[in-house]
Amino acid sequence: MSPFGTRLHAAITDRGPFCVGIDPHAGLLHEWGLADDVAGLERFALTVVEAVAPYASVVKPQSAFYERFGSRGVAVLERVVADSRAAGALVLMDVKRGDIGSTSQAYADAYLDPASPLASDAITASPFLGFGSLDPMIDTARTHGAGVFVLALTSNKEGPEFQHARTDSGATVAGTVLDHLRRLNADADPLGSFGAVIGATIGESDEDLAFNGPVLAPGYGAQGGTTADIRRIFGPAAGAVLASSSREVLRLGPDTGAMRDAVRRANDELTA
Ligand SMILES: O=C(O)c1cc(=O)[nH]c(=O)n1[C@@H]1O[C@H](COP(=O)(O)O)[C@@H](O)[C@H]1O
Repeated sequence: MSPFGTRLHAAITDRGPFCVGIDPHAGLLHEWGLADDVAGLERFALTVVEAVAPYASVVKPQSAFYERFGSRGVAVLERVVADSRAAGALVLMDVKRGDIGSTSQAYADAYLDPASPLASDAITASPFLGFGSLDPMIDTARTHGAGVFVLALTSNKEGPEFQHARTDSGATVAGTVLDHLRRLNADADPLGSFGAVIGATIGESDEDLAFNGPVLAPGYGAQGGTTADIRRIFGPAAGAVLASSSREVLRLGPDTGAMRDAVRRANDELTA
């Protein structure tokens, strides 16, 4: 398998940089006229996949919305992964995992090894246990042509308390994450496989956001982030930025045409 960064670069060129979050909130199931149970979850998630996976470069299911139904919910997540990939979308599994190295390897095996039922193209990871604790995920991703997106400057208002704090070197925590990613992506062409999560809502940033890797920019849409914000925050790097939105698209369902059109509109706007 070619490296994730190479595959992502091709997918963005082909389909555009808009990422659809497949987050089956209880409230959305209700709005769609579905029960908040496994049958409702399955109908919701597979309808979204049918609508958007043939058009979006990347889909991002948030695992928690499936885990809340236990093993049968996780079985639905497995289908979301398989059906999305079959429709040509890359799957970024949003699990925000992070643990000591030995457990980190188990997370890598669960999500990044093609032998796993939940094998995805990439995952989200949390660096709170130290960037080095993610090494097993990074190494496993390299082995299998997968990617890892590490939380750096998240879209939520609580993020700066930790992410803007300074380490012993004087750099911020977010800047330290970006430095590690710059090192990991140094030799990649056209794009590295190790990304940062940087919200579309962060406003101004003094950090150097160029690290030769992709950016996942959640907060686009329902949390208030706009295309203008993406351009302002990322400037020339904006080509490798996946603007990600969940509720703003999902609210349009169960009308598959409306969801599909929203993906096309967002891609047109982001690439204009
Ligand atoms: O990693 C993420 O995807 C993520 C990081 C972040 O900083 N902010 C953030 O909202 N997210 C996720 O992005 C999605 C945002 O959903 P909407 O606000 O409905 O577009 C959810 O799945 C969040 O868990």
